[in-house]
Amino acid sequence: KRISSSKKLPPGSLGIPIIGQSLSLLQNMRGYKNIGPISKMCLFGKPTVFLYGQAANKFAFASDSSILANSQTESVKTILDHKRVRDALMSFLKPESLKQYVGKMDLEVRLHIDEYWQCKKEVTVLPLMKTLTFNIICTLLFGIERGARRDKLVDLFQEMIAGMWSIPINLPFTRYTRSIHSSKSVRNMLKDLIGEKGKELQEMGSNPHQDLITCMLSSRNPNDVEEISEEEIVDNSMLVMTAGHDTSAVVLTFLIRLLAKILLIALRYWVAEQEEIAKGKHRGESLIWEDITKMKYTWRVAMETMRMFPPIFGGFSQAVKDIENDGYIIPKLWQIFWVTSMTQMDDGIFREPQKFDPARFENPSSIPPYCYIPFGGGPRICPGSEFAKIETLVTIHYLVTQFTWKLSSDDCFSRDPMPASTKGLPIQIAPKKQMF
Ligand code: HEM
Repeated sequence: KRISSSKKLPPGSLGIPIIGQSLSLLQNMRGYKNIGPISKMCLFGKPTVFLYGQAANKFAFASDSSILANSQTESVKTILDHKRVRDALMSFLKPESLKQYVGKMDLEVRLHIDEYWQCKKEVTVLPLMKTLTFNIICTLLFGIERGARRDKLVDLFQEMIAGMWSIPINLPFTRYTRSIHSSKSVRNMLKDLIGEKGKELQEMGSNPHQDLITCMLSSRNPNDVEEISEEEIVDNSMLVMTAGHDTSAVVLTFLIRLLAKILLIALRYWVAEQEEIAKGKHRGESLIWEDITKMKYTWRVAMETMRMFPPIFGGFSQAVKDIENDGYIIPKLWQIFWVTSMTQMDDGIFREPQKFDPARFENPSSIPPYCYIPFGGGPRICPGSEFAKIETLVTIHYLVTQFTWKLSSDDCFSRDPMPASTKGLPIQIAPKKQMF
């Protein structure tokens, strides 16, 4: 459809080679700092409008579904649109439910530390944090306990994720092809699990709230046309696993890197806060919700970390019709791509954005709306933010009170598209004298 000549498309180019531009964009978002808050480009083969800044984010997050529709790139296409699925997920992830999970998370973290950190001189942080966050999700949300099955699932899953953002070239031995094979195996494992949980539910009347899959199964109703299908349960379980494990693992890795690299006074407060909480506990006593609420300073450090190194670089939606925004026309069916880091590193919003300063979050109302967006915004805002907060705080508590560490070698970070460390962040660790 031709756009009337009085309306102009955003500046930018649709002509740069598609694959090259998509790849360099994902690898280095900051290479795009010279373009305006609204501009056009070609991304993953589609005409795209690239947005950042407060007004642009408000448009991306607050527009209703008659203007912008949810969309994902082909390789990350999953759906959370079934109302009952979303309700089941939201009821699992709401803060009141999560309070009950602190003890379970605490146990997973301690078992992880016993297995992978105790008596070691060197560990590689990023893969360990991915294993930990994946295991926490498996236990808490899917009721898959430790053992060979969980280990197999974690391996397959990580292979699947590794190819999710790769260029879809379907040749043997490409990252993409391996990812497709792993994805099929993960789906089959989940189908088996759904079968088992369904049987348990029927035969033993298990508690619907024991895990997310049982919760989705128990809200099925065979007489209802809106019935949740097995495929939907699989899709959504995979979405939660994908959305929930790499993201938190990246935040944890950056926090550990901070303590090894930057000797800020601010970071000493963070360690002191955790040691104070540990002093109030008996040996082996689990953390409880009240302890989490005392970790205010640590959470500010994590927020500042997510400002400077957002785990998710942004998100996509699609114009449902021709839209006018900020003097430009966005044609129907074009992709909208909102970008986190460019807003969060804008010196008009965050003074001295390159400076690591957790004090920015002392008074959350001082941050203008739509400007701090590591969890997105609007109706599709991340439903797992509280879950991520609790698992981050519990993990950091045990690490900083039990170990000291330094970097084994200098490690570079790039985007893949998650912030990734070239060597996975190897560190040398030593046990702290147990004063508590
Ligand atoms: C620090 C950790 C995390 C960060 C930074 C993060 C960030 C995000 C962002 C930015 C989105 C929105 C993407 C978009 O609009 O396209 C999102 C969506 C989502 N997140 Fe998270 N997330 C984190 C942890 C988690 C965890 C732990 C879970 C689950 C336990 C989770 C579950 C989800 C789900 C299911 C969605 C999709 C929501 C939808 O499409 O409606 N996330 N996350």
